[in-house]
Amino acid sequence: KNPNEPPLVFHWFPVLGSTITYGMDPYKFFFSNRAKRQHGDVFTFILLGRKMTVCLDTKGNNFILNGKIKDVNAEEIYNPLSGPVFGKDVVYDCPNSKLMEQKKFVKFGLTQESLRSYVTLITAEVEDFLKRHKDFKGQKGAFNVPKVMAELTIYTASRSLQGEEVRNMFDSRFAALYTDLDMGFSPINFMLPWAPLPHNRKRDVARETMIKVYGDIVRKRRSGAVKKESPDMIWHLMDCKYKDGTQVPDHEIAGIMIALLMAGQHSSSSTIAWILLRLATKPEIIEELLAEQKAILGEDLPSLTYDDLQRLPLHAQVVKETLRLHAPIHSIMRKVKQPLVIDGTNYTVPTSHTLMSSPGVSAQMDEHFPNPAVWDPHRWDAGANNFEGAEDEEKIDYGWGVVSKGTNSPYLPFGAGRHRCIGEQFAYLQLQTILVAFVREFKLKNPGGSRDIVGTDYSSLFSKPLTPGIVEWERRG
Ligand code: HEM
Ligand SMILES: N#Cc1ccc(COc2ccc(/C=C/c3ccc(C(F)(F)[C@](O)(Cn4cnnn4)c4ccc(F)cc4F)nc3)cc2)cc1
Repeated sequence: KNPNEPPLVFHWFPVLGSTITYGMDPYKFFFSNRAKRQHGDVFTFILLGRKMTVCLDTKGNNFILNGKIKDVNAEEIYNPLSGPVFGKDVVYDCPNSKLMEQKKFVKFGLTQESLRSYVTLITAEVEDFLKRHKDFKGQKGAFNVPKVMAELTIYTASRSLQGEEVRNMFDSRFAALYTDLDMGFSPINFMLPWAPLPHNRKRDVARETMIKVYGDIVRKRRSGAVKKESPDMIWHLMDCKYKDGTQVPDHEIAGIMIALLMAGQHSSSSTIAWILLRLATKPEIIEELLAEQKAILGEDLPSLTYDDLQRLPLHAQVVKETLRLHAPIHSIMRKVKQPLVIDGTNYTVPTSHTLMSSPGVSAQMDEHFPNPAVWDPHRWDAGANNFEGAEDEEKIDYGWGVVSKGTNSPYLPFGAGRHRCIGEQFAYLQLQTILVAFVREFKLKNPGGSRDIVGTDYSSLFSKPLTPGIVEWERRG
């Protein structure tokens, strides 16, 4: 063992290594290993034959997420998984400089005007969904939160970001295509992407079909046959040009839209499900949210606007606290491009290792958050002695807008650095709009008034609540 390499987590079998213990519960694995004296915040473990070097807590987050492009690389790790799902020449199937331009297009497509329209469109979708859905007939009942939220999220995201044509297709063929494509988005494909398994055939057929569908939408709109009803991302991408002056080709518009669909769907449906499941354990907070709406928007609860969302602090804190305990992405990975000395240690990580960051660990450390396991949106109350993110944080622009480097932040559910999320604003808008509508319509509680929360399913790429997660609802008078 090279003395300069981080300590290796003990394991019985080569290749399999720590895969099962990590895969079953990554956080439990990280916390138990960092507690070992000989480990600390930097250690290596075997994941399906790969050496994963983990760097935890704020220094670890900063070291990996703000790593220099010459030292760490995302696309080499992610593309075998995301390429066959998103399609050619987009996101990780292109040089990082091109991804930075694609992120700029999307970020700049989320204008105030489009975000305003999204609040109205999403509210309409939620109200229509609650009128039509079989689980919400009558005065009271129960529903399986993860399953129902997955349906609701896809309708609200497609109607706003994707646009009317895509939304209408989800009532028919698109749902099956999405399911087939989604099967390609699984950890098996991370480790063995080339496997000619039947689910990969269905993924490829679904991807090619969806790329054609998006191509038809773009061509029809270009021909002038379709009027611009609402400012969706497809219209915006049709007008974008790369730095070298070239337009975004149709297949790249399709690939970016598929990437946004997958990103948004998995992250938002998991998060809104956790929000409702957590609220059902503390129904008193639902009543506080209703009181906040009445106090700030008016007793008669007028239709929600984008400006209203900025004035509902407790709603934002419910989302923020849920993401602290339930970040959809529990592990972020980077390829090591040249031997790297880890900040604050005398360890050198060789290029045969993959770096792994888990910002969720620092978000659950009692050094940063008192009683970390308690879901308490009030811990973020203005002035409460908690981490608010130092205002004077270093800022940086990778070509798609100024972001804080998040250098010392223990709370990074959206990542940091050049690969940081650009969907945060849309995600908050979608989550808060759905939350506002549910709070107005229903009282929620766990069966039998239990204060327990379901476990987490870490088996797919995004951590999400185990299903079923049943919650009882009662329509407000
Ligand atoms: C609660 C919601 C969300 C969470 C917690 C989340 C989290 C993240 C994280 C942790 C990263 C960094 C990944 C890495 O460093 O490897 C990321 C990147 C990204 N996310 Fe999100 N995301 C969310 C919603 C969205 C939505 C709605 C979209 C699109 C509309 C989106 C699009 C992206 C994109 C384009 C990147 C950049 C990837 C890169 O530069 O490599 N995300 N997100
Ligand atoms: N036995 C066993 C056994 C072993 C191991 C395991 C589990 O092991 C692991 C290890 C690592 C990971 C990493 C998660 C990961 C990373 C990248 C992405 C992404 F790229 F896809 C994304 O960031 C997603 N995203 C961004 N914002 N919202 N979504 C994205 C970016 C841009 C884009 F445009 C669209 C996107 F959607 N997605 C997910 C997950 C599970 C289970 C079982």
